[in-house]
Amino acid sequence: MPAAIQTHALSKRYGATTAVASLDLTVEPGSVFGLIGPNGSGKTTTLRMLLDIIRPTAGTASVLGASPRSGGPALRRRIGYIPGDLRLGGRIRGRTLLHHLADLSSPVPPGSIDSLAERLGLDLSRPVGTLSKGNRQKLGLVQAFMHNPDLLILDEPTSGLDPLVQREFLEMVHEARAAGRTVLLSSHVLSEIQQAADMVAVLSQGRVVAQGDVASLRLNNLRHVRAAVAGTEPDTLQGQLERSAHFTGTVTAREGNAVHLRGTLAGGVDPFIKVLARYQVLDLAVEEPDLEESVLSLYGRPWEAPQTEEPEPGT
Ligand SMILES: Nc1ncnc2c1ncn2[C@@H]1O[C@H](COP(=O)(O)OP(=O)(O)OP(=O)(O)O)[C@@H](O)[C@H]1O
Repeated sequence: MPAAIQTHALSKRYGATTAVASLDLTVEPGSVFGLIGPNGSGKTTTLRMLLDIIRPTAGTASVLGASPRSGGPALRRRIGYIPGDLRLGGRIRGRTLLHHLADLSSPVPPGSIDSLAERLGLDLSRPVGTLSKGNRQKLGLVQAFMHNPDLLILDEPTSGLDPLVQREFLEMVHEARAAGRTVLLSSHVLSEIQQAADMVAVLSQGRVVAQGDVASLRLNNLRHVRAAVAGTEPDTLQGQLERSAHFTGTVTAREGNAVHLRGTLAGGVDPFIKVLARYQVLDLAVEEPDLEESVLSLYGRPWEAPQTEEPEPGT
């Protein structure tokens, strides 16, 4: 089966700024593909080129077997899109707006709009201009999913959503995948990509710095930890954690008999928990690092500022 999305050397320059540099992506049909990277790494630019909202400076893209440029409305109807900078306003009610949009998309199954709105907890009777940012985002998600498109292109889809709604969104993505649809999702939130995606490309400065399946990228191994235990000495605990749990950080004695630790685990949490379990655990917090730190720990280089080059004629 041909790829749902295929790009070859896809590039976009804005004057001296290279937003996307020679991107080769293959998104298999029926998969969830995550595009992750820090602000300014080229995620939005890539998605916009796939939708022909902007045109590449160089390279080619194929979306559902067609060129975004020549695919026209027939291609567009097979895609559900939520932009990263969703702007909705005015006095029109949510339900009316969605029905107008449904006239432009592929047929929307009866009840689809209401059932999506109910799942996300969105009140369709409110004027769009009075909705909060999170509720406008929900409206954007309903319009992206309502016609069961073959391809969903979702730019930072959970921005502004509370955790319960984020979970519902992930469920919607899983269901779309189970129904054979393809999802391309951008995010700077690592955990979201890890939960949703089969394959991931990590972008930095418009270039792919890592690509593969989520498990093999091992982006989830780093953890920040804080804990307090009783029944040991700082030096003893520090030694045990460093030897057994890939711990880097500090262990100090504080008030009473509590020993406090704060640091980073480079492996899984299991050896760490097993060391702590030898003592009375008074407090424990395990946190995921941000994307930047995870990728830095893996690839040993920091995210850098967007690259600037001499402008080329015609860019
Ligand atoms: N219209 C534009 N004119 C000039 N530069 C632009 C334009 N759009 C994007 N850029 C630049 O291209 C680079 C990539 O931006 P892009 O919005 O694609 O990144 P992103 O990964 O989506 O970031 P974010 O998460 O902040 O949305 C950035 O350096 C940005 O400043």
